[in-house]
Amino acid sequence: MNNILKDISIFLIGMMGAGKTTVGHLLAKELGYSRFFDTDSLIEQLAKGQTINEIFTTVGEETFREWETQVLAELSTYKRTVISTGGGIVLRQKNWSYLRHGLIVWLDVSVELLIERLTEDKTRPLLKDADLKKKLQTLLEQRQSLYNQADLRITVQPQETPEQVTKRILEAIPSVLKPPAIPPSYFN
Ligand SMILES: Nc1ncnc2c1ncn2[C@@H]1O[C@H](COP(=O)(O)OP(=O)(O)O)[C@@H](O)[C@H]1O
Ligand SMILES: O=C(O)C1=C[C@@H](OP(=O)(O)O)[C@@H](O)[C@H](O)C1
Ligand SMILES: [Mg+2]
Repeated sequence: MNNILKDISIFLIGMMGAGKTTVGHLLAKELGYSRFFDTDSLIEQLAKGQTINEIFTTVGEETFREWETQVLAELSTYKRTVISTGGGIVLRQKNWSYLRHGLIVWLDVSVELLIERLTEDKTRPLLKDADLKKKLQTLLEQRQSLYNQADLRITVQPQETPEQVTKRILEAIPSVLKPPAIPPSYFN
């Protein structure tokens, strides 16, 4: 796998609760990549240890999105790295120019499954005080066509473990890597 990937980095995108952070760790390990980063964790560090909830409260979503772009810009220069992004990273056109530095994998998870995973979760500010189903449906409607611009779409099944999802990503990667250019010597 490493031969095929060369030193390409992988960016995981998808809705909140899709499993990007969980699977990203495993994927980096399986690929033998020593580096794994989660954009949200880096933003929390940048904000001197504030949680994402606190950041949304103190500086607001717009500043969070600005920091998200800054963090992504830096990460896009890294090779052989798995990067789990926040679900809203796809919203800014500028972010796509950074994501395109690597292979973009969309973890596609149904709203029903997202609800199961996020019902008890209090770490996502955009879901606070909201009708969970309605909010997730609205966000997915707004974002689906953006997620769809990924290089690879992995549709996660309800019973699939993070390990199984990781294995499916690894199996699917070769099909989306561009074939090597034909060497000039071929035409001589
Ligand atoms: N394949 C899976 N099967 C069951 N639970 C999962 C799976 N992937 C993630 N989870 C759980 O779902 C929740 C959200 O996962 P997380 O990795 O934080 O998603 P994201 O980073 O995409 O928001 C966590 O509680 C995590 O343990
Ligand atoms: O979808 C979003 O807009 C967000 C997703 C979150 O990350 P996860 O996708 O890892 O939950 C986090 O960046 C923030 O709460 C906003
Ligand atoms: Mg995450």
